[in-house]
Amino acid sequence: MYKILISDKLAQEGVDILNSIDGVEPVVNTGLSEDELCEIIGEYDGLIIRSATTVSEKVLAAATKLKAVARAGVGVDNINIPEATRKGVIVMNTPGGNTTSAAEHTMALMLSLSRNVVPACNSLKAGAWDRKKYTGNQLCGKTLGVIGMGRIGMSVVKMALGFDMKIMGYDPFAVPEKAKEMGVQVVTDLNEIYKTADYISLHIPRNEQTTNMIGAEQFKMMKPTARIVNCARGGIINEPDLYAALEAGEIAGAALDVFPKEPPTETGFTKHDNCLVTPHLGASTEEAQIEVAVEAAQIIADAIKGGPIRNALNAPAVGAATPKVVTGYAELAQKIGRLMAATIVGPVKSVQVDYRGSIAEKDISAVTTAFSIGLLQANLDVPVNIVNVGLLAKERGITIDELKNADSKDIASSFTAQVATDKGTRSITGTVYSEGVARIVSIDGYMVEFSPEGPVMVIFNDDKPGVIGSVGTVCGQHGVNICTMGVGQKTDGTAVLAVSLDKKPGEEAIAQMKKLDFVNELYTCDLC
Ligand SMILES: NC(=O)c1ccc[n+]([C@@H]2O[C@H](COP(=O)([O-])OP(=O)(O)OC[C@H]3O[C@@H](n4cnc5c(N)ncnc54)[C@H](O)[C@@H]3O)[C@@H](O)[C@H]2O)c1
Ligand SMILES: O=C(O)[C@H](O)COP(=O)(O)O
Repeated sequence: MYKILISDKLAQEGVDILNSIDGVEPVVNTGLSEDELCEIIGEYDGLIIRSATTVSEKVLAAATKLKAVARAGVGVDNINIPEATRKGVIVMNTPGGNTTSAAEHTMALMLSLSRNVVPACNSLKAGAWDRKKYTGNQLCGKTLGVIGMGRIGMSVVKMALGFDMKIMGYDPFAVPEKAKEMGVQVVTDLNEIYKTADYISLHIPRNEQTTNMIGAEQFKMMKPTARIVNCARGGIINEPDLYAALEAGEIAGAALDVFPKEPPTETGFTKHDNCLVTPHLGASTEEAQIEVAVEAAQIIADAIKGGPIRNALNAPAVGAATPKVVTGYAELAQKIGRLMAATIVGPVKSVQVDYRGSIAEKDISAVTTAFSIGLLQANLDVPVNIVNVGLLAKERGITIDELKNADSKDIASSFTAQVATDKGTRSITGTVYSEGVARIVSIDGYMVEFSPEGPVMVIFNDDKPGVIGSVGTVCGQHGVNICTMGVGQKTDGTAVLAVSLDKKPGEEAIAQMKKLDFVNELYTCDLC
């Protein structure tokens, strides 16, 4: 009997499906603390969650039988996917089931904010009849900036067009043609949206690149009449900076459905008069909940019973028949793809992969595929795997040029990926030694050798004495241990410091390092 724990509120229709499947026993047990979950998770083969359960490294360590986690919804920022991957636990989600509900809630927030629905309602219920105070604004004719043009973003675009809004859109990984055909002004510089939009709506995942993406600097660019809606994830907006911007009148209002910690503990910004809040209700409709529950039940039952694996966010690119050397390069290439995604800025314009030495004599299609999965997965909540990566890349206008040259002077074999965006070109080279050990050996021409394992940090810096010591000190202060380190210099006085770490530095540590005067760019990424 396979036991499946349902640790968040799931529509009964999903539970019924699991009850109807032979050999599967669902157990509903919600509201568990991390320790309580750790105590019981060892009994379970499968876990179904929504956003309230955090599948942390500690939970995964205790989950000795766990084969699969199904997220009944989209966002998977509450699941430690690198750790799940390390442990061979499949992570799946149910994209699409709550798209319409989240888009409708976004429109509800935008309208309520513009027409003062909540304060006007409260005032009337308190006995007042104040029509002047609650005069609002029309959406019609206003400019809406949509950041993230995936499923929900595009659904919001369609609805907002119905309100005769003008739409600007930004999404480095989206298909611009589709949006352009709908009349969206697609921009490649986010600042254009910050400076122009009357409404800004976020529809992107929270990850290392998007956390604190909108803060004091961005609010200062916005119009004093601008309103911002976050129905995506807390923490994408820097909430203390939002409070300061509302206080200073730098923007007119904000509507938040999501918070860095839920329920929110820092409640200053939630109580602000110009801030409208809802308790993460984007997907909370009967329709969406039935759809995601049914899909989550079906996919997890199939996965743990050895059936087809659908919507997996961590499926491998290689099969059992792939030669060992190609498998080694595919694993390295996927990590290089992830590191690339974490260190590039702006929309991808061109991608090239270059195979040198003995690897160039093999069939390297699985390696290029693995690189594309790494590059795309970091920015998409749809599962990216061997099945759909080609299509997803094509839809986004990304083509990969493959170069092969069996003659390699410096190294037996190597894999180099080069990605150009409108902000510049980044190249990362790695190699797999004959014993199967993988190393990244060069970033942007800086010769650095470090292990592409676990959390890594790449710092582009001015080449000065004390860099290693200062970074090491900050890491040490925050209990982060440096495992391997590579330093590369150029004659122009710049250098790169690349380190692999025992754990990812927290936001405070990263902010402290970014303030060091020699740091020009700093990126972190978990390569698991
Ligand atoms: N409030 C809610 O209840 C609720 C409900 C559903 C989803 N969500 C959130 O909404 C997000 C979007 O969901 P979706 O179904 O549209 O996902 P999606 O994967 O279809 O779309 C996300 C889009 O964001 C883009 N993107 C990624 N990084 C970006 C960046 N730095 N700048 C601009 N664009 C970027 C991607 O290219 C993609 O097109 C989810 O990640 C989830 O966190 C919230
Ligand atoms: O990412 C999602 O699907 C939404 O944020 C919904 O979260 P919920 O399932 O906790 O309502």
